[in-house]
Amino acid sequence: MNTIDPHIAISTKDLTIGYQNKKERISIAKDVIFSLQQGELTAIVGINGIGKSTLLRTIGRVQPKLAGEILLDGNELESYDPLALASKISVVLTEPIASKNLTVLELISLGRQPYTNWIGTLTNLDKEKIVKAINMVQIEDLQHKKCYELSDGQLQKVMIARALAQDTNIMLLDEPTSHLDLYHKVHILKLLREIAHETKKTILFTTHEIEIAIQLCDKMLIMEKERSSFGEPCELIANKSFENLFPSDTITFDSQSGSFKVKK
Ligand SMILES: Nc1ncnc2c1ncn2[C@@H]1O[C@H](COP(=O)(O)OP(=O)(O)OP(=O)(O)O)[C@@H](O)[C@H]1O
Repeated sequence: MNTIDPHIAISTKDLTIGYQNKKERISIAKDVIFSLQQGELTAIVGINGIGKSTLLRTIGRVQPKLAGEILLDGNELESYDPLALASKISVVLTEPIASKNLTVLELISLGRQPYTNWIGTLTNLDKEKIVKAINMVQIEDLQHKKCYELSDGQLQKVMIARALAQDTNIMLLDEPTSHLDLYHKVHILKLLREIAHETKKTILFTTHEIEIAIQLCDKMLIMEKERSSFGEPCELIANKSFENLFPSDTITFDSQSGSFKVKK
């Protein structure tokens, strides 16, 4: 048992991630403490291929870490059995779901699997959590549709509702707003922020929506090849951490407005 701040849900130390078959490995926050606090919304940003999804998948134990330590509530992530982990962490990935023949309601009900008996009987509490998740994401009108009938954006909302129904303390989401229009991107990220703050959940997501993340997130991890930066958006702006994210001959960062400008 390690001593750790009780308000930290996940923290990493000297973490190296990547794929076993690849030579290139990614070290996260070598000299930065990357920690996910209860009640906070944290975004991982960075250019294509830098390793955002790999980090998220490693923290969700979807793939193994290569070196270093990931602590969940003070214990090594690997020390949890799969069922115990499923009641602590929910993961929403970008892969297409295999069970598109299910109705939306059936798919969201699967979120309750860690808590139901072996034949999957739903208790009143399970049903309550499912209805609440559907209401939160505002997809009441979709619940009886088959998943194959949904648009990419609608399916993305359904997958978020399934994670909400799972009702874990930690939620990990890989690009949860990639198929949504601007209004729905903001709506979903505001919802995640509200959930983190009101229910004290720890929410981590990857995104390319850097400007919205700056406005809504409590913390951000900027992944870069040489050195990652982690902290509150205003600290990262003050430290000029966004300035080297993209080649400066094409895109520059305006620290006054917290937005990117295209160089003409
Ligand atoms: N299944 C895989 N096997 C081997 N290498 C992979 C696999 N998936 C991704 N990679 C490699 O791992 C590196 C990090 O990829 P990852 O998907 O984590 O990046 P990302 O920052 O999420 O990118 P994007 O913004 O494009 O989604 C890339 O070099 C990628 O080619």
